[in-house]
Formats: sequence, structure tokens, C-alpha cells
Amino acid sequence: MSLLQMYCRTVRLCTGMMIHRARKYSATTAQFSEKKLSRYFVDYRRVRVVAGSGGNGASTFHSEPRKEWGGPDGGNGGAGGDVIIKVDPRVKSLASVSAVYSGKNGVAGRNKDRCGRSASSTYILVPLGTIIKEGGKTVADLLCHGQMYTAAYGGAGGKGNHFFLSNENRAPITAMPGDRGQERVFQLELRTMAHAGLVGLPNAGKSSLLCAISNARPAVAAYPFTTLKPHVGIVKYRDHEQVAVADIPGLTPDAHLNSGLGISFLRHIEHCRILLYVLDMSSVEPWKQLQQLRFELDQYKMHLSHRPSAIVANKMDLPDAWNNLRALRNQVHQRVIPVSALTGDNIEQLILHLRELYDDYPLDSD
Ligand SMILES: Nc1nc2c(ncn2[C@@H]2O[C@H](COP(=O)(O)OP(=O)(O)OP(=O)(O)O)[C@@H](O)[C@H]2O)c(=O)[nH]1
Ligand SMILES: [Mg+2]
Repeated sequence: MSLLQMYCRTVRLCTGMMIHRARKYSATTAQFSEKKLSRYFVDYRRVRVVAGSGGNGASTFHSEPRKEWGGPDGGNGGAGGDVIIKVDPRVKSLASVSAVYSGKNGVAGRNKDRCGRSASSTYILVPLGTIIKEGGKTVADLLCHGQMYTAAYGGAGGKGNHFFLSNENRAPITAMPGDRGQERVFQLELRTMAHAGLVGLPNAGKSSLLCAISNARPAVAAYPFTTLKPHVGIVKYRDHEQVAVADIPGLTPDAHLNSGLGISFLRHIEHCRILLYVLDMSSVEPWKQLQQLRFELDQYKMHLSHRPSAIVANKMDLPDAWNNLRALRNQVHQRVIPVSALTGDNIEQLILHLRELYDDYPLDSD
């Protein structure tokens, strides 16, 4: 065997091993995500809507035995269906929104003065907090459950020839076609509106936790203020329920006075039904972080810290964390979930507890 042949064979063997490993890895990953969660979240969509056209009017004349000139009896066409954007509490992201929506057409009129049926509306179901923009300008902000916006009006039905009967013209043959439906292009955007918010001091590991429980990939780094804008990840459960979790930039002392990264992030926390306080358990007296966080929230809005919440004791893989955990549990009455975002320890328990909180305090109960 020549040197070149030996080289080629080695390369083929190595590549085979790599592919095998990749397959093995993806198999375990698939099992993991199937067992627990699969995730996706879309917060932007461009959508073209075309409403239905009206039905055509009919041009017919009454006909009966021994009655030669029965007169016009063409009915009007029905109106075309509208396309309506509607908030639906079951929809959690814009992933299910298609690129094009066409409304239904109205039915044409018929003889014997029968009018065509008007078409029903077509609904585009979107999540709460969807902003509708047209040409970059906001045209609607959907903030209530069941709120609707008529994106395109259906065309009017055409008139049948009966409509044109007059003293001057006793036998009109004119009938109008139905109008075309409106056509518009929108950009749909989802504002940061999550069910649960990760609240913590800078560097507590909020972004790492979001990476561990969802598909979101915010930047993670060992310095404070890594996260500069909120990120939302979706935790999808086996029964197809989806819980949106937001990673909110770190709060600092006096955040309510607009210091640090400011007050705008407290506004995002305000939208969350559930709060997950993330504490760095490797720091000294971690319960002081909790007091600080609660103080900032309450200074911004009274009783904000009283929202349904859980304490996520992060970085449990580091020294002293377990001693701190024991002390923390003596200090607080709330449920404390010890986790490590880095190693993934106990993350499943966090996901399950999040679901319990979500079920106990649904968004609709606002
Ligand atoms: N040992 C250990 N390190 C962690 C853990 N979670 C996060 N870290 C590390 O802590 C540092 C900060 O993590 P981030 O997730 O960026 O923290 P953050 O709270 O999002 O920080 P800001 O965005 O600045 O508010 C990174 O170096 C992480 O690798 C953990 O469970 N164990
Ligand atoms: Mg971060």
C-alpha cells in the first residue's frame, strides 16, 4: 500500500469516527429535547394580506311559461371576507403566522333575485403584545385578549341587473362585478412580554440560565452588564404548553432612579406574571442580593416584588454555595431551587417549578 493510500484510509477512518460521534451526540440531544422540551420563538413576521373580492351581480330575466317579459331578476353578489388580526391567548409567538393571507370571496348573485352569500372573515391569530406596523409606522398595538384589527376589508358585492331597473330602462342588462378586496403588507413585531422574568444582579447567571432552559442564546460573559437588552426564550412542554421566559439585564442599586442600565428594564419586569430571582450562591450572604432586588422592584412600583416568584440559587457548583444555601433557606420562607446553569444540575426541577407557577397564575388572571 502506498503512502498516499495509507493517508487517505486514515482520513476516511477519522471522518467516519467523527460522523459516528456526531450522530451519537445528536441522538442523545434529540432524546433529551423530546423528553423535556423543544423550543422556538419568532418575534418578527412580514405578512401580506389580501381580502376577498365581492361576488359578481347577476344579469338575468324572470322567466315563466306564457310570460315573455318577466323583467330583470339578477341578484347582488355577496361581500368579500375581511382579513382580521386577532389576539389569541393560546398563541405564544409569531411562528404560526404565514407570509400571505387571502380572504374568502363573496358568492355571485343568481336569478330569481337571489343574492350571493357574503364571505366570512379570515383570522390571523397572534400573541398578546403584537405590534402591527405598515411601512415602518405603527398602526395598531394589540394589548388586550381578543383585541382585533381589520387588516384588509373585503370588496363590496356587485349589483345585479334588478338594481338598475328604472322607468327609463325596464329591461337593464347591466350587472356590476364585485369589488376587489384590499391588499396591504404589514410587519408584525412581538414586544418583550414574557410570562416569567429572570431578575438578578449583574453576573448572577441569568443569561446562562436562559440558555440552559430555552433556545435563546444571549451573550454570557464573566463581567457585569453583558446583557444590554432583554431576551426571550420559550420553554415548551410535552403537552404543547409554552412558557416565555425573559432574561432581563442586571439590576443595580438605584436602578429605580435610572442608574445602571436604567429604568426601562424595570418596565419589562412589570409585564412578567412570574419572577424568578436569580442569586449567585458563591457570593457572601446571597440573601442580601434578594433584599436588594426586592427593594429596587418595590421602589419602582409598589408590591411589584410580591408577584408569584421563586428563588433560583445559581452557581451551586462553586465552593461555599451549599453553606450559603443552608443559611439562605433559614432566611427566606419561599421555595429555593438550587441549580447550576453551568453544569445543568437540577435545571429540570426549575423547569417543572416554572410550570407549576405558570399553571397557578395564568396570564389571563390579570
Ligand atoms: N461556576 C458557575 N458559573 C456560572 C454559572 N452560571 C453562570 N456562570 C458564569 O457567570 C458569569 C456570568 O454569567 P451570565 O449568564 O452572563 O450572567 P448575567 O446574570 O446574565 O450577567 P449580566 O448580563 O451582566 O447581568 C459567566 O462567566 C458564566 O459562565 C454556574 O452555575 N456556575
Ligand atoms: Mg446576561
